Amino acid sequence: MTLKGFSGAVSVNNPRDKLVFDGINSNKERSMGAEASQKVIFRRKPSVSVSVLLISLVLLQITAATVGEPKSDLQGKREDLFSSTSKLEDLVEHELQIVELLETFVDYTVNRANIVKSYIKSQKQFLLSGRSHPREIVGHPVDAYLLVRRLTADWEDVQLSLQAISNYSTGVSNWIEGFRKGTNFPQADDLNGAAQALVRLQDTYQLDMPSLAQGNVMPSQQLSAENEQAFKSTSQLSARDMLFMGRHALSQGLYHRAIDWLQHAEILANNEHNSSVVLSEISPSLQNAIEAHDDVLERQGPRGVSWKTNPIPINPELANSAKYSLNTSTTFHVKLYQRQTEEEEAEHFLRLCRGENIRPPVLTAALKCRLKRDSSPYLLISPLKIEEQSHDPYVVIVHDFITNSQADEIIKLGKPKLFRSRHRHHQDEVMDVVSHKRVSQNAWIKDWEHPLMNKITRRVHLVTGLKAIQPKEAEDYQIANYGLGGLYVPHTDHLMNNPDKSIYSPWERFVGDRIATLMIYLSDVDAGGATVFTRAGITLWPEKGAAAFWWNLDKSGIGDDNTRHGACPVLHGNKWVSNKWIRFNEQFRTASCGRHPLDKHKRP
Ligand SMILES: O=C(O)CCC(=O)C(=O)O
Ligand SMILES: [Fe+2]
Repeated sequence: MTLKGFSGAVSVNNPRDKLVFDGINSNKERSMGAEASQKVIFRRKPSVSVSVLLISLVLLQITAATVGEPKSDLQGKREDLFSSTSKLEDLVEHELQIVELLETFVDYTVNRANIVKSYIKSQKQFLLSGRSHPREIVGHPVDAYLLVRRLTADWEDVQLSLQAISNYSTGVSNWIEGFRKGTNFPQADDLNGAAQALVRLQDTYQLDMPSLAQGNVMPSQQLSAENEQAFKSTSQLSARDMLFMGRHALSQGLYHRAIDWLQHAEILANNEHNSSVVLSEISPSLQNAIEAHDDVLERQGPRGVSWKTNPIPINPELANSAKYSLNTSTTFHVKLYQRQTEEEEAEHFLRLCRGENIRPPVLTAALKCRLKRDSSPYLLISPLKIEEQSHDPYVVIVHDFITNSQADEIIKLGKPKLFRSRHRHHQDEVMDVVSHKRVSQNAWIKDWEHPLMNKITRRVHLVTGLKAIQPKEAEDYQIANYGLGGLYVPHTDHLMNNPDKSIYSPWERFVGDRIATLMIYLSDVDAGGATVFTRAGITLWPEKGAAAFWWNLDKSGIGDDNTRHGACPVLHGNKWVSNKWIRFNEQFRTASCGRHPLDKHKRP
């Protein structure tokens, strides 16, 4: 999608295409249009590159044989890492391995360098004798002897040390290179994805930016003494990081956030002891952001599908104009059970993600928690704990749907198979688009792959009364792990929305649309990561072992768009879910049809 109001066009929906960590300076950013279409660059200060260079030079020590050959665990195409916290976990282990090797290397190198140093020292000592002419030096038999010794026996040691450092260094550097290639190491798109995640989290949860930069991700009103420690990082962002975030915010059309990041980058650069970035690099970006902010606000207003600004311009002259003298703050109108514009939906999504209650009491007053034991003798001993979340659409949480150890077991089964999530392209219904609408990785598990999955399918049937054996009655289990700031923007789970059913595959037509969703939360999430229904105004908080259940189709098989829902960005912790999508056609004997075509299912 492009943003008008710039002299150039801004790609805001797919910024990763444009944002590259390539070490090139960004002089182009002086023009507003260029700012948006240019790459967002995380350039280190030269001193860092020099130290990196020095480290590589110093790396001279282990022989390849000492270090051994790295093992390759990467098959096929590279998948990004930021879209799954499970994949990021591996990085911690990988970095540890490299650092251990570097430590051994540095110790070894320092020992060898000390031999060279003592050679230098003994030569310097020699000069202290005060005899400056070579003739005088060699005139002393001890000094003459030592001169010869240094250049024979001692020299051998020096040479061996230099050789050893060089071999070791080549070995280490080859090993690390092999390791990087053999394992999935992060690349520029991961760095950009991670920066976008921070910008998204700050915007979604309205985090206080300076506090976020200090490593605190908890909104201050939710901070208590005991959770402060858990949500506080021991590390902080540098001024250069903030400049990077500012540029990302700008490329995502979050103009007011960009200004915030860049202003704080300036403050920090002024205060940083050994500043990570010079002010002259931040100021043009800040100037651009301010101009772009005011320009977009003037031409397009403060809110759109792909941009946000403050309600009034930054430039005081513009801000004083009559246009902004009225109270122009953007007010939010709750709009439930109706078609929402993209922008309205995005606003409902954000508010529900933050936990705002936007439903009137009339919708929530009749909701109950109940024990259900009537549908099977099994339930007499252990009834289902049902918490109604909404009557229309009918959404319930089944507490303790599975046990914690079963949830862990499912994660274990899915983990090795995780792949970047794809979704259908809504216009042409083409499957498999990697997208930024869904920052997660997923895996599929069949019922027969593990006895546990069969057992859970029987429980799905017990709880819902629906037949759920794959492939005809339901799909395989989809296991999803969200990434950094991982989210899934609002969508419906039913897929066959187009009245022209001939566009769907014969298999899809055979099994029918997704009549219902049963989604198991396989983990708790420390903060964020709720499932929210944008038209129905519902927020479901993840609870390990619980299942959310809702009907996507009414009794006649028509999709209910009031089930539009999405997954909020994960603010802290990890989020794992497993979806079981149950198909329509095989349910004709179990799911009753209604007298009226729009009758809705209401169970369990
Ligand atoms: O993870 C969530 O909370 C929702 C996931 C979802 O809607 C989906 O996978 O279709
Ligand atoms: Fe969904």
